[in-house]
Amino acid sequence: MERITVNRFSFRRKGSHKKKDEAKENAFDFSKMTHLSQEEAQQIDEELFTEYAFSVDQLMELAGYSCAVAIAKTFPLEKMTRDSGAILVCCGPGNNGGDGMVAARHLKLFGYKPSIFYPKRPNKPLFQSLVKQCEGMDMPFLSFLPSEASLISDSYNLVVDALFGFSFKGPPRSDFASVLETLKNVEVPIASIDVPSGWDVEKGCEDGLKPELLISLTAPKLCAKLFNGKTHYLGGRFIPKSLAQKYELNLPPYPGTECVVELKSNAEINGSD
Ligand SMILES: NC(=O)C1=CN([C@@H]2O[C@H](COP(=O)(O)OP(=O)(O)OC[C@H]3O[C@@H](n4cnc5c(N)ncnc54)[C@H](OP(=O)(O)O)[C@@H]3O)[C@@H](O)[C@H]2O)[C@H](O)CC1
Ligand SMILES: [K+]
Repeated sequence: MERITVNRFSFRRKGSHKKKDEAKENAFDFSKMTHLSQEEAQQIDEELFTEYAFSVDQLMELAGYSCAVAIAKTFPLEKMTRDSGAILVCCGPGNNGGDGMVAARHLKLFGYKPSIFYPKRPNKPLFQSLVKQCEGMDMPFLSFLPSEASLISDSYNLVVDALFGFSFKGPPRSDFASVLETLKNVEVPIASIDVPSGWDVEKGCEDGLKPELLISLTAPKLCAKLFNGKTHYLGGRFIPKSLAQKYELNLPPYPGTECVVELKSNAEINGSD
């Protein structure tokens, strides 16, 4: 490794870190990547709060931020054609919905124009604050989701699906069944946070949503093996090494200081591309 010495300090020459990260990524065997069961995902989540004393809003901020970054990398603002970057963020009643509002806030700061659909709001300070932050940043909240998918496709460039994550147990109950049916018919791309909503966390859902982008948080869940969209990112760079070792998480390294790492598509992993 090339080193430069300035006074008594020694530095790696610029670029050598990048090359090392790229080499590590290239060496990663995606066919052996970890996919978590629903129970494992919930256990890791629980341990982060109990054993490592993280708070929900800390992790949600990192998770939501990484989703915003993955979305901006996949769907650049300058390529959006409808209403200078209008996007619709659909948020569910749990923490997946919270990630959605955090992502909306960061996307707004990146220059996008998010509108939020948040039909079932828990009566908890964390979620009330997230709503207030989004309202304070001039993001409109829809009072209902148009049942005609074409109205959504005409108005927005992208739908962010933050309805359900790793705690979803199907089938979807009545209040969200119609929302999911509408989203299945939209013609603009869908970006799903952690799990495509309505999918069984382990077994997926053959006739469910078909997102173009999936952002898996912490580690892909088992259903991600059935994801056939174009782009798959891993985000939520907050897992301590000891926890990763305990759960034997085998995941590609994040490049440098990035908060997301792109994963190979299943077609590439299975050699059918
Ligand atoms: N460690 C991490 O990776 C972190 C991930 N985060 C994000 O959190 C979600 C998981 O959040 P959680 O609150 O546990 O659960 P969900 O958001 O997936 O959903 C729970 C709510 O969904 C309701 N639900 C469940 N099944 C159904 C159904 N069939 N029909 C309708 N509604 C359903 C459930 O209602 P209950 O009445 O059953 O309680 C809940 O209201 C994870 O995926 C990440 O996105 C964290 O932000 C940070 C750490
Ligand atoms: K989701």
